[in-house]
Amino acid sequence: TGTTRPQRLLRAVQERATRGDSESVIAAIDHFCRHQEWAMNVGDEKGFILDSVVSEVSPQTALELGTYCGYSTVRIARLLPPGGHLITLEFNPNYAAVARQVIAWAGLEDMVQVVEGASGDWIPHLREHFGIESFDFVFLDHWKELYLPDIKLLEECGLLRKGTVLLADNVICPGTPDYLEYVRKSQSYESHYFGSHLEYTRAEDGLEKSVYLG
Ligand SMILES: CNc1ncnc2c1ncn2[C@@H]1O[C@H](/C=C/CNC(=O)c2cc(-c3ccc(F)cc3)cc(O)c2O)[C@@H](O)[C@H]1O
Ligand SMILES: [Mg+2]
Repeated sequence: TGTTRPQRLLRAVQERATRGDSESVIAAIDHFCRHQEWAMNVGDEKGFILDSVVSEVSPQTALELGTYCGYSTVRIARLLPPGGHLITLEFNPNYAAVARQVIAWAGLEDMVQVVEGASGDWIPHLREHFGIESFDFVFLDHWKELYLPDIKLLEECGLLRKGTVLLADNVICPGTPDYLEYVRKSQSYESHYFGSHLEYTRAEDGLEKSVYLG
């Protein structure tokens, strides 16, 4: 049995990136995905949009659904303000193990908590377990059919506040039609679509930014 793609991606980081330099970790992953093996990271083009939204929100509390190898985790965590903290939920233990090492290589382990388990199981316990009142920012990038049920759960658990910013990856490809319809029609959200491309390809994709109005 050989290595998995996430393990090969981690090796590329350890061979090409400088420990403690988050920019070099991001560049190493983008290089690996462009020139060695495509992987479902948000990528550099959509990553630039993610960066701008995170910088605008400057969140003290951030949540990511679907860590995978930790690429977007690093992009978000490197832009958090002093005291800022990111919780990222990942239910595949092998992916979580790789992500922890990628995040550590970037020197961001103090700002990030990788929580192993299913989003639906963990969301109801985030307040009591991590002392979170509400989230300033949520990045959605896990199974596409779970975007809608999970934001409804976040609403029900009172983890969204007036002004919480949700940013969803892949709203075109692979697509999240039920989520998109909900946030665009609901009186509780102000939504905006950022057109871009599927990571490392020319296919259309984009991010949907939705502000919770309470
Ligand atoms: C059950 N709830 C959950 N709780 C926590 N983590 C969960 C999770 N579900 C899934 N996950 C994890 O999120 C990640 C899943 C992401 C799913 N993403 C995609 O399918 C995806 C797929 C594409 C894609 C696009 C075009 C194409 F041809 C092939 C793939 C592009 C993307 O940017 C994607 O994000 C994994 O790490 C998985 O273990
Ligand atoms: Mg994605």
